[in-house]
Amino acid sequence: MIISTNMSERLTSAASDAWAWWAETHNEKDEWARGILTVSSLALLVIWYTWSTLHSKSRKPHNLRYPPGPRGLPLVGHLPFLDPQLHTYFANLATTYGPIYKLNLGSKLTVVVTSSSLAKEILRDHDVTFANHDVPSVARVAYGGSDVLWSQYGPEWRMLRRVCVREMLNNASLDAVYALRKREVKRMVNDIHRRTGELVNLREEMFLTIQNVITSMAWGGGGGDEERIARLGTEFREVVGEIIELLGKPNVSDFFPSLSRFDLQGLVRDMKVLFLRFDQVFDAIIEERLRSMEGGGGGGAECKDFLKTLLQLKDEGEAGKVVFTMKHLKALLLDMVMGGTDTTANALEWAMAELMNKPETMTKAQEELDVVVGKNCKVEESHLPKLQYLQAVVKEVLRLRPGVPLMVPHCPTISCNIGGYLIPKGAKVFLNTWAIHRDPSIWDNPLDFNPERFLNKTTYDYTGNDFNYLPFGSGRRICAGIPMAERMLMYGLATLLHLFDWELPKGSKLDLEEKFGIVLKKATPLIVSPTPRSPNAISLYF
Ligand code: HEM
Repeated sequence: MIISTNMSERLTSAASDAWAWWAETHNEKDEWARGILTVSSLALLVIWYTWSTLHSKSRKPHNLRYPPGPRGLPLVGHLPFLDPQLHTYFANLATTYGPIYKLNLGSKLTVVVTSSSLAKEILRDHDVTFANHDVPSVARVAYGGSDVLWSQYGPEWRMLRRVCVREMLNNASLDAVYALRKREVKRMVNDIHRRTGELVNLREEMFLTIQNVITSMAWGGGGGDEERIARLGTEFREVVGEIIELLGKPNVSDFFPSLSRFDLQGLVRDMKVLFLRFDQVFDAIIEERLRSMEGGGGGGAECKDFLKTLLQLKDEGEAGKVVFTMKHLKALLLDMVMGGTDTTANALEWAMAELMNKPETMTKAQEELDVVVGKNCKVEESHLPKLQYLQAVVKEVLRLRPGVPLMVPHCPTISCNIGGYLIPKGAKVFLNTWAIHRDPSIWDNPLDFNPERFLNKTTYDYTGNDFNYLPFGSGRRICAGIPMAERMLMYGLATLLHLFDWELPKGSKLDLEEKFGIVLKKATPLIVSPTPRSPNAISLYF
């Protein structure tokens, strides 16, 4: 305090000394100088005023106002008031502030959108402006953010997205790795069957199965020392689990970007350590494959997997275009595992929980399977398009429990007008799909789990063209893994329902509470007891 008082006194006295001569001029030369100074000062003032007005107009198109929102505290803004259940907290704030509102979270301006018409303005009318995701500090550590999820919209992202969709996540490429999905589903059936009459933690079972399905498709096609690859796979899964946990931690650097270089919580440092481990495991998996390819085994693969496809693409690129490097290869495979596992496994757990909560719905789905697949037969992916009721079940699960309830936050590259309000460049924009999917002006009895609402309707699909239903997002950054997610969800659910009946542990009550995270989870894991429905059908998996 003393220091600042002294300082201000010194500054005031220095300023008055400097300007004293202006008032005290007596000769002609000084008058002339004073005239020039006055005119230049006025000119500068006019220039400054014009510039700042124009500048603020370019930042604030049409002199728009920011959206309404709670005031918050100095410096930290609304941070201390946030509730961990962010999706419901944001939905409640919308009842006070309307379908678009702003919050200052630290120094970061955050905008929350809770209506389908505004989601459409953002994702369709201003799609290029909002084509970037808001990248958390820790995400930049992994391959410098050179992956599909976090890279900036531009040539690198376009190249990566093209490789993803053309080489891995389209129907033909997924057909080519069907044998690998079958192998993992068979493992799951055997594991569950072994535990008949016991309690099964379905969350763990689903997570492991989906992770195995994805890593199998990624590099499990065979070739090289299989035992070593399996060991590396286990280590890989452990590190990925830790990386996902770290990504979900709130980070001061993201709320106060100017402090990010200090990494106050040490999260970036932790991520660097984890990531180094991850990269070493990945290098070992790739080396093993390259060695077997050099040995003339063509990768020895009984089935072409994504690693083999991507190794063949590496270093390719047309003149003047971004070249697909080893860094991109690793980043893409990491995206598959990170983007696909938690989302799909949780959707499966929710599906089973909702069906157990409405046994008549589960019976309908099982009856359909008995007709389409046959009670004593094996579910194949070729049955999936004929399972109309099950498709409606999956759509309803993704409506009521959208996997990514606030989507991946988007970030406008220029300031723009959304719903008559200013969204400034660099703001973090959440789209609350969870709330849109429960909006009573769109959905009848929105809180009811009712697959019938999707039956015989062609309007709602996963393309993101209907802004009332956005489980996978919409526009340029729409989920790149929709065909894969759809297959894994349908195939997994069909198999679980066709082969087993499910019961809760005696005396327990089903808990459908939610727990917010980047991925929406059930607050408690689903613990259930399986009983085989048809021994003949199960024997086909041994
Ligand atoms: C039920 C399962 C899934 C759900 C609910 C889901 C949902 C989403 C959502 C909401 C986004 C963000 C869209 C946006 O920002 O506008 C997204 C992005 C993404 N998803 Fe998925 N996803 C699922 C499964 C998968 C799978 C299986 C994969 C790949 C194997 C995958 C890969 C990706 C990638 C790479 C992106 C980033 C796309 C980009 O930025 O261009 N997802 N997903």
